[in-house]
Amino acid sequence: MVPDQPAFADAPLVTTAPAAEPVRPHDIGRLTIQCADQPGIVAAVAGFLAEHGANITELGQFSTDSENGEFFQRTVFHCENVADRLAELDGDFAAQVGRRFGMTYTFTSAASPKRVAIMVSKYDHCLLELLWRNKRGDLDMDITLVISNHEDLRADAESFGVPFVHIPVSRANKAEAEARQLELLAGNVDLVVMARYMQILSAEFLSAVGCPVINIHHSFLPAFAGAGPYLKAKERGVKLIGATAHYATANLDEGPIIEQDVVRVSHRESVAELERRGAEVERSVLARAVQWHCEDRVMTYGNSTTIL
Ligand SMILES: Nc1nc2c(c(=O)[nH]1)N[C@@H](CN(C=O)c1ccc(C(=O)N[C@@H](CCC(=O)O)C(=O)O)cc1)CN2
Repeated sequence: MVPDQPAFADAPLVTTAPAAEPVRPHDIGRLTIQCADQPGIVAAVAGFLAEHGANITELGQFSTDSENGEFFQRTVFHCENVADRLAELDGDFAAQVGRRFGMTYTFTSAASPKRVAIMVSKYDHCLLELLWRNKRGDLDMDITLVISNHEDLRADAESFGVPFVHIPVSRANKAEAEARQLELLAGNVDLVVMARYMQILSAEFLSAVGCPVINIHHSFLPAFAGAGPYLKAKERGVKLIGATAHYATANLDEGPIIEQDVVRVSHRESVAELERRGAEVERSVLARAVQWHCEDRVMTYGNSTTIL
């Protein structure tokens, strides 16, 4: 007995489009550009990409001034096998566009996540935030190493499958410790993140490491730079505390700011409570700053950043 056909049997057959091909990271490229602002830049870049078979899927740009300003642009484009064509694109772009406009530019591929080393001391919250977001696929980067001046966070790093190297640091051995850190880092990573690493990096280290260094400072800079910002905040009786992610330079806590945030506090919070409330802000601020850097969104100009 064939059951009655359901009422919708004569309804028009709805055909669904074939599942879209998954976007291959090998076909997604990014181009970041910085130069003196002038007419013709956007047309020249768009024309170059079109001539090379690239389809622009995302475009951000900014000029600091309508005249004599600085121009910034970030383009995301689809281009078959761009991951294998970066050198070709780079050379052609230099000849056809880059030199003409005096550009500083970079071609990158989504198929090559940035190699990131994380430096920590004893605080775990920023490290765990980065490891957890990376594991979940929310923060695309290749965490290659954790370096610490203490043993406390070894199990945390290794539980995520990330190698952990303990390099003790003291006032007496700082130069030797930095030499050992550089042996592991220089030429092997694209970014170093200080996730509450409580040591001041020397100017020599910053010069030799060969890549940007991002630090999370546990205050709303420029307030309370240096050590012990939460105690300073309590003593000052502030009603907002915050965190600042910035590029580290030889000038302590004065490097270009990438991201900041704040949270309201009151006379009721002790220093310990300020530290607890502040940790929530630190971890999210650092994660956003690292993500924007890894997505090639952050461009520095003097001591400022433009984020596209
Ligand atoms: N070259 C830079 N290094 C660091 C920066 C920076 O902007 N440039 N930011 C600091 C900020 N910071 C924490 O966020 C921090 C500031 C000062 C100190 C400090 O005085 N450390 C002492 C040692 C303390 C100890 O042994 O426990 C020191 O280095 O002599 C620490 C952290 C991070 N580094």
